[in-house]
Amino acid sequence: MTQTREAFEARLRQIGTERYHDRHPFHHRLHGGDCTPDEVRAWVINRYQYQHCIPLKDAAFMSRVEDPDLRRAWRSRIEDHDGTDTNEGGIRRWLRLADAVGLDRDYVASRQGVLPATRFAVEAYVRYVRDKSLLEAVAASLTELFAPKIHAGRIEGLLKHYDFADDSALSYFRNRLTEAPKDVAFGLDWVLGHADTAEKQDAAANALIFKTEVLWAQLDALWGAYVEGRIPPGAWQPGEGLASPKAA
Ligand SMILES: O=C(O)c1cc(C(=O)O)c2c(n1)C(=O)C(=O)c1cc(C(=O)O)[nH]c1-2
Repeated sequence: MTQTREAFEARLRQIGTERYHDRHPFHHRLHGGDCTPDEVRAWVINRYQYQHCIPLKDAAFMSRVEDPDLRRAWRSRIEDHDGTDTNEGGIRRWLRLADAVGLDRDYVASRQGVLPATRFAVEAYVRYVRDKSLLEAVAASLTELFAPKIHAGRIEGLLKHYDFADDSALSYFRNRLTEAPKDVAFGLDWVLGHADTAEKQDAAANALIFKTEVLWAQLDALWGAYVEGRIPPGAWQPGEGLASPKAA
């Protein structure tokens, strides 16, 4: 049976409560100050793969949208990450974080050493958005409903526990605090308006679940490799990719 708008929204939010990656032990370790410097570096390197692919995902989405009003609403997402003449953009802000933790930003941007599971998970998200319905593609982005809370907690936890953390290093997250809510308000309204049958509601809910799995899988990979020490062949090894002292 088709759910009311309110009940369907509650169902989507419940998925976040149960499955969002704020519950992952790696995040607890990171935000609680328990990560070693190399674990933080591994997170910065691997998460860059996500940053790299988000604009590809949004461009793939826009290439399929025939409604100019929807493209107009969506295109700021690409600018938020890639930047404009007046906005540095999220990708460069992420590289400031790379600098702060002592990594060579060219190494990070090269995406050499990214864990295989991270690569596969992030590529699966780009493909999903390319191949599934527009409704599923927009619904998959709704994990951002839950992101401001984790970004705020991360800013607080990193500032409290790590010497590298300062306003410049964490500027990526501070910017997302204002960028994400506008995107997600639009995306949520769009999904609630377009998921007007039980089948579409199920498809949208499953898209959101899929996306929580994309996020969770990346942190599982990080934990296995760098907390438990099973680094896959070819992945970043501590000591690699460091900035020269002058640049650090
Ligand atoms: O740090 C995080 O936990 C987190 C999560 C997510 C997310 O939920 O997908 C995004 C971001 N950050 C983020 O910074 C971001 O720009 C972003 C874009 C998207 C998306 O699906 O389009 N998710 C996320």
